[in-house]
Amino acid sequence: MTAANPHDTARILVEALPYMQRYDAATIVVKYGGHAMGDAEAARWFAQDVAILKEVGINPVVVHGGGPQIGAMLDRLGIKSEFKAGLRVTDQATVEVVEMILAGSINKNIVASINAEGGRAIGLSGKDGGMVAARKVTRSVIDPESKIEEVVDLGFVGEPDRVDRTVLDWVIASDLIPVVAPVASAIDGPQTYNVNADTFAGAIAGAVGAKRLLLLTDVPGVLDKDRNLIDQLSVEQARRLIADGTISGGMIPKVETCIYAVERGVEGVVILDGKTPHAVLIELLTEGGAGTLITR
Ligand SMILES: Nc1ncnc2c1ncn2[C@@H]1O[C@H](COP(=O)(O)OP(=O)(O)O)[C@@H](O)[C@H]1O
Ligand SMILES: CC(=O)N[C@@H](CCC(=O)OP(=O)(O)O)C(=O)O
Repeated sequence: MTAANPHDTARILVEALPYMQRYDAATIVVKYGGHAMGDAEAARWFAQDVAILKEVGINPVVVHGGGPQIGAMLDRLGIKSEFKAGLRVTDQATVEVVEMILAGSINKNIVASINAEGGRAIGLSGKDGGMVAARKVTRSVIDPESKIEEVVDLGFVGEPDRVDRTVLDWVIASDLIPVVAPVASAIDGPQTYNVNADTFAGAIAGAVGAKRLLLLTDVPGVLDKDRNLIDQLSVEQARRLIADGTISGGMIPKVETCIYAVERGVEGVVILDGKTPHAVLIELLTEGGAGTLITR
């Protein structure tokens, strides 16, 4: 690595200071998508960024996904899987794999990466301390052949019904960094529910009164029909782009989450590319933030 020009270093620090003051002791929810965690170098940048945030007095809460990694394991096990309205249809065999991958290997790998960068991370899932209770989700989709709208049963797919912030508050107030897997128990029993990680992150951000919510993915943000980045979207414009099909697949729960969070008072909800170097630090502590900002 070449030594940085001292003037550049000083400029960066001077630029970062007001942002550090603005976010001092604030809670920032960072959703780390399965597509963003693809390569080792990007995973290291992410872990460094999270550890540094805590070090400078900001409280990051990491919520992670792992859709591609769940898909790879289901393939290896010969379990077929399909998505409807951006959500994985989840039977009992699938939900067991989902929990194994999300709350098991992925969660612990992220914890270990943050710890390797000098942080102190603790892995949790929505089940721990009764943090998230989920209710079953149903969705309507338009059948591509008949064009008739039908209600689909997604199985054990849930959305947060209640969030109990007790455990998160304890962890946030300590020197630990919570890393949360998006699985939850049912509101009325021990059944495990698979919750889309974006939806889960939005519910956590709303419940803990996060100052910002960052959704890290593998595209620069929301793209228009010509694949150009849209740098700012109002809630109304976002709804229109979902309705006309410009926003599809996994981007639907992401944008819906942004709308949910903005409506609950979270300032600065951004979808950005988690594979660019130090995306989190640059977004929070410099003027060089990128991605799509969703506003009221
Ligand atoms: N308008 C859009 N702009 C950007 N990405 C879109 C859009 N519509 C659909 N997508 C898809 O959404 C994907 C991101 O969602 P997803 O695969 O669930 O990511 P993650 O694993 O990071 O949560 C993109 O890779 C892209 O294929
Ligand atoms: C219901 C549902 O679709 N759950 C997701 C949970 C993981 C996730 O959301 O991961 P990403 O953020 O990487 O997409 C799934 O099974 O893939």
